[in-house]
Amino acid sequence: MAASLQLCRAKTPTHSGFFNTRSPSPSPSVSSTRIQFVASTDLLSAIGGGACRRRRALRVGYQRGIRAVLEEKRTEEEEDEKESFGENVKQFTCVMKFGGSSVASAERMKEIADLIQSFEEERPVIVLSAMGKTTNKLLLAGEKAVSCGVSNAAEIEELRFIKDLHIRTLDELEVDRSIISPYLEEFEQLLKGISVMKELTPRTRDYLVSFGECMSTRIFAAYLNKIGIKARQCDAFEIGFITTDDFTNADILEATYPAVAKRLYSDWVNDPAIPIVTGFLGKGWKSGAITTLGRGGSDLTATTIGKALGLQEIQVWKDVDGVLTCDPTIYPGAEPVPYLTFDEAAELAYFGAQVLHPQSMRPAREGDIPVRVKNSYNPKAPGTLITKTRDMSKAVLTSIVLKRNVTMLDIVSTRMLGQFGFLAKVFSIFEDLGISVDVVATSEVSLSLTLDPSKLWSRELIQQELDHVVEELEKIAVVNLLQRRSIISLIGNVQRSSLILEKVFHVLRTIGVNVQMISQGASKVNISLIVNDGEAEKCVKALHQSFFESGDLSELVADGSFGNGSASLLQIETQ
Ligand SMILES: Nc1ncnc2c1ncn2[C@@H]1O[C@H](COP(=O)(O)OP(=O)(O)O)[C@@H](O)[C@H]1O
Ligand SMILES: N[C@@H](CC(=O)OP(=O)(O)O)C(=O)O
Repeated sequence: MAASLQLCRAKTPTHSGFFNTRSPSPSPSVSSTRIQFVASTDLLSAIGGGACRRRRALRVGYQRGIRAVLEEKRTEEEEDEKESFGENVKQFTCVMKFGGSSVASAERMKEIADLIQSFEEERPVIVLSAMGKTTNKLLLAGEKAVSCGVSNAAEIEELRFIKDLHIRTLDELEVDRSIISPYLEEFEQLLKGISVMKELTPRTRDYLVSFGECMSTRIFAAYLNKIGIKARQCDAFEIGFITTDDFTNADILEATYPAVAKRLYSDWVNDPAIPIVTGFLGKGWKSGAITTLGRGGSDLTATTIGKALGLQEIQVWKDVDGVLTCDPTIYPGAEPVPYLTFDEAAELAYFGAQVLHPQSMRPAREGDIPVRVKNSYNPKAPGTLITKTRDMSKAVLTSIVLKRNVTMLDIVSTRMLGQFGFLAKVFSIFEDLGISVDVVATSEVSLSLTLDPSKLWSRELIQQELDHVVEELEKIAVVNLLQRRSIISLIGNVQRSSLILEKVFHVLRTIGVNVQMISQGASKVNISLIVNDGEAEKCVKALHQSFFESGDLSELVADGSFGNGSASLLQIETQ
């Protein structure tokens, strides 16, 4: 019997790209040169059968020789494979993520297609969110289905809205309706199922919202193909996005990176086409069910692909001119921030700036891949470039972020001063209850902290849970629960904290607002202030004017624009 060992060396035909004729590098998977080693077992046993030392030495030497050759060849093959794998992956230059507002209609999809084509030198991977507000509508439809009764499920207003939007878009793009009709039918069936069961579990919720991204990507890929740009729709949960099974707020697992890289690469080698990937979705590693990455999770999909493929840039296309100095819905005078570090962007996102998903900076930071936030409505605007480091020599404040409806706890130890383990006990209670803490300020016997209102970004921290927290804490401390508070986070150069704080307190004193807690994070990019919900917006406006607008607050006060006390509030409110 002959043992045949085959080693393949990479050589592939070349492929042409979508926009230009740049060809990807050779691939290991298609072989035209094959080196073949055939080691006969008969020969080996013949050599090994003799008793004399010389023959044994010959046998050992021969076997070692073969092993060495094979090992060397195997390593060579692996190296070749790695090399050409890397080169091929590098055929994708960037990932471009388009959010809901960028793909809200047929017209927007056409504009995005033009935009993608305008980057002639790029070979992008595209990540899309659901069209417009589809995710919200899907969730609302699911919630209505729970209580509307089976006979009314087909009449749910949001079902009609979603069907109309998607069919209208297909018609306007002149793409065949059959591309998504199975999804629309299944969506209706699912609503009927929910109405029968009278419950919407987190797992079903994720399955329900996945229809949004599954449909938008199919429509867009079909449109690109129709206009002659070769594209391939990819469901993230089929191409290697492996997550925890925390439905509605799943975490991406490490195994995702090689799996996604391998799949995108091999698809490309087999048939080069722009991948159009569903944002926001993954596959639970235990359940095998569709999971979602938390609201706004398509940003995370994009940065994950960026890291997996080691791309040159991750582009996140929004409906604003980049990351702004504050939320434009709170203060329309917000200005784009040209540069940010990953740390600043992560802090900004974590403390509530809707513009980026809180976890999305992690893969970009790990892979050291620049993230550019751009406006799909205004592509010429430079946007925001997020990198590992930036010149901080002139930086003071970068952005102001507001997080509303926060719960604050004042916890004072009932034990004597000098008791150790108090903080450990407090935090172990939060750990046991699975509640995340945002801002903390502490002395030896007392502690003030805020609780994330959306408990890990997914669901409301309900009153029952809060009562339970207080009950547990009251075993070791006197607890004061303060609700309807806001965190104002000042993201910037905390090396200049004295300057920032001097200005902040001047502003807040001028408008008559008391700060209830203050914390400077270990991240060194964030100072957080806690104020009452009702006062938060006017604080943000006043702080923005003071830090970012030409007239310094003192000048405004001097010329009577702010006046003092209530007169100043009136001025700010009416702006
Ligand atoms: N600091 C900020 N900078 C920019 N946008 C912000 C900021 N804070 C909140 N936003 C809001 O985030 C929105 C963009 O994020 P998002 O709606 O998730 O975009 P998309 O759906 O296109 O990914 C903006 O329209 C803006 O209202
Ligand atoms: N469609 C999902 C995921 C997402 O990222 O959306 P957007 O990019 O529009 O924020 C959501 O609404 O949460």
